[in-house]
Amino acid sequence: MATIVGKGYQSGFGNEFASEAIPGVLPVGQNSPQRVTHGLYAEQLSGTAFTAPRHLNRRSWLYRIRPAAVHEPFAPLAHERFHNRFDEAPATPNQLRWDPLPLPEQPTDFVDGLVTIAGNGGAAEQGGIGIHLYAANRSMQGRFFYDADGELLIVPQQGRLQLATELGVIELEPQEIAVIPRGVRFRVELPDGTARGYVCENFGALLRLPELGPIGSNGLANARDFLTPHATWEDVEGAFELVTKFQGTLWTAAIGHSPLDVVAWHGNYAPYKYDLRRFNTIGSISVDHPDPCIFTVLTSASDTPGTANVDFAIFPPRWLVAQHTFRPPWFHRNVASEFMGLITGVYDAKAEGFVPGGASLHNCMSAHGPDAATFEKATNADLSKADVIGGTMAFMFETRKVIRPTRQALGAPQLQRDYYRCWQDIRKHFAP
Ligand SMILES: O=C(O)Cc1cc(O)ccc1O
Ligand SMILES: [Fe+2]
Repeated sequence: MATIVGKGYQSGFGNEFASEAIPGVLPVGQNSPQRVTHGLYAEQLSGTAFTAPRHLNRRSWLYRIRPAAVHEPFAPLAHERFHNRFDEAPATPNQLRWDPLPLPEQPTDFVDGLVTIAGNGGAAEQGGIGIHLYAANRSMQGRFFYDADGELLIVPQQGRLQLATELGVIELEPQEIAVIPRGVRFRVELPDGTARGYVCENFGALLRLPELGPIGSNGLANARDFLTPHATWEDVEGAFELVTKFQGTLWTAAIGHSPLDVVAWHGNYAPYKYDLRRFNTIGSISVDHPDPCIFTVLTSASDTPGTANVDFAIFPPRWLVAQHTFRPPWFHRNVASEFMGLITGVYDAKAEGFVPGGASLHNCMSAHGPDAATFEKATNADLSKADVIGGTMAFMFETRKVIRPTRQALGAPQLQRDYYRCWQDIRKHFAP
């Protein structure tokens, strides 16, 4: 019996990867031989339509101890806090902000610890996102999970995660992100005993790197910095549980073995991780600052060109050198809706109140921007010196559809009911 351990990574975004934990398992010149070596089963896992254009087409071939079909029937699994019910409370135009979730007191694994805070669309319409927070204090034991509704973009804020997936092991720490493709089975272990973070469940087109346009052939998140694990397997039998999220709710099935039993695989549909500290941040060296799409790490396209289902953008450490310029984020109202989180440090538009592990939501056309203290400071700053924004990492899930907070998010004690006050001290300076 082998137990799963990380075997390192292959680099590149969306490559045709190939990985064998036992040399010679991958068939040559075909995918489905009459008999696979070592008595393994061949199985295809597709993440796009068979007929998707070649440059968007994603699928992998898995060579495994048992086919994924070997499990008992699913039955509904109650989980009141993790769902896709985005219509149970009115979508509000108010500016919203939350304090971090406390770590749990009862034993809580990653799946137990997911709390849905907001979202739009859903799996049935194949568009939109679910936004979830997690706070957990134990590894998943005898339990495996896959999400049939979307891929999972995991943004740890506190505590490392070990993501033991069918296709290999990803070790993840805060300031790194991982994407688990729709359907891939995995177990989350907590090397630090506790963990907290954010999850974007993407019901739309698969996340990919944004176009670079006039930026050129390098910059932002570079393809070579994305890491996909090597194959590694475990051959373990027992009374285990396979949990899936299917059309918005959870289901559970008995399974008599670990589904993390893939000995070799090849293809371009696989989990990956990326270290946000490797982002090549681009900004203004003259006046003003560009729209925040300049900070896009990954994007999920919609059917409207240039209008993403979701953009994942970050606000990493950077120099601010623009002259004649109000350097922090400006006041604005956007057609898109913005959910933000903070991994570490301070966000440059908010002097206080937006803390690591917290979250904010500014919906379509809801006015926001720097708070009063930030405005005063930046309008009086000495622009002959460059400012360095260090030791911080904020992020945004920006969507074309309004982000609808859940009832539990609006009723949570963490909701800052006085958030609007951060703009009430903004003074009138008008002097005609
Ligand atoms: O709201 C925010 O803080 C994010 C943001 C930053 C920025 O510099 C410009 C627009 C924008 O939405
Ligand atoms: Fe904004």
